[in-house]
Amino acid sequence: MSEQTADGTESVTDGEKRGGFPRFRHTPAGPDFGRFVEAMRRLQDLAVSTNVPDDVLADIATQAEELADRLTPYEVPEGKSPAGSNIQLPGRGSLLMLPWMVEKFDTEGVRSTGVFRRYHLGGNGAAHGGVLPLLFDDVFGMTVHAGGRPISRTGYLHINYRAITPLNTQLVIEGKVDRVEGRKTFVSARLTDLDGKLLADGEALMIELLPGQP
Ligand SMILES: CCCCCCCC(=O)SCCNC(=O)CCNC(=O)[C@H](O)C(C)(C)COP(=O)(O)OP(=O)(O)OC[C@H]1O[C@@H](n2cnc3c(N)ncnc32)[C@H](O)[C@@H]1OP(=O)(O)O
Repeated sequence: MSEQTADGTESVTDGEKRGGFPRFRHTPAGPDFGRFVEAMRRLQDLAVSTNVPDDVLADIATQAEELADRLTPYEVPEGKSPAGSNIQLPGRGSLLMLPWMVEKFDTEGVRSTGVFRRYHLGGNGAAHGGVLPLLFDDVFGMTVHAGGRPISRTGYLHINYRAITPLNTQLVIEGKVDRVEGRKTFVSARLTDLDGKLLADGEALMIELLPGQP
């Protein structure tokens, strides 16, 4: 059971297996939202890959501050932005997520494809080790959801780095539910290139939230 609240979310009572999570309404992305996010991603890539002369940078910094000032009046609470819930966009429209596209989402598992970009550089041309857990954790969250399991949080996440993960190369990750034990869903995933070369694999324990757990 749930009831509508004034801010458009639904508060959840103990009968639903969502812990203390409100049930957000989907916020559709408008026609220019995907373009906006991609432009922001380009800026992120350039912010970590340019060496701009001071006089030029002063002007660019002012422009960046002006852009932020233009966006600020439109800030909304969690669940009210199109970022994160628009599965037709790379990274579901969230700048935090890797710009990958979900290609399969069903009870058998989740498959997502995409590239690590310059923004994700670690060292010597390879993806930063810290962005792989982000990709895996997000895929595990979707895998639990696609598998029809209740809303859950990551208890642990283990990644094995099997080979250097290249930038700007189309890759694929596939996640699946391995087994369920009460509140616990054990999931695993493999990250490969398009020739099937294993780059990383991982497993996680996703724990169903109890009523009221945030
Ligand atoms: C849309 C929103 C959700 C999307 C999910 C996206 C994934 C995420 O990134 S979530 C963010 C990262 N994770 C977190 O912040 C979680 C923080 N931790 C917590 O909130 C709590 O520890 C929580 C809710 C997971 C579990 O707490 P609690 O309900 O007290 O569980 P607890 O009773 O200790 O453990 C339940 C079972 O899991 C087991 N368990 C818990 N943690 C671990 C662990 N790290 N390793 C092994 N087993 C564990 C326990 O042993 C127990 O097993 P059993 O039932 O067999 O005795």
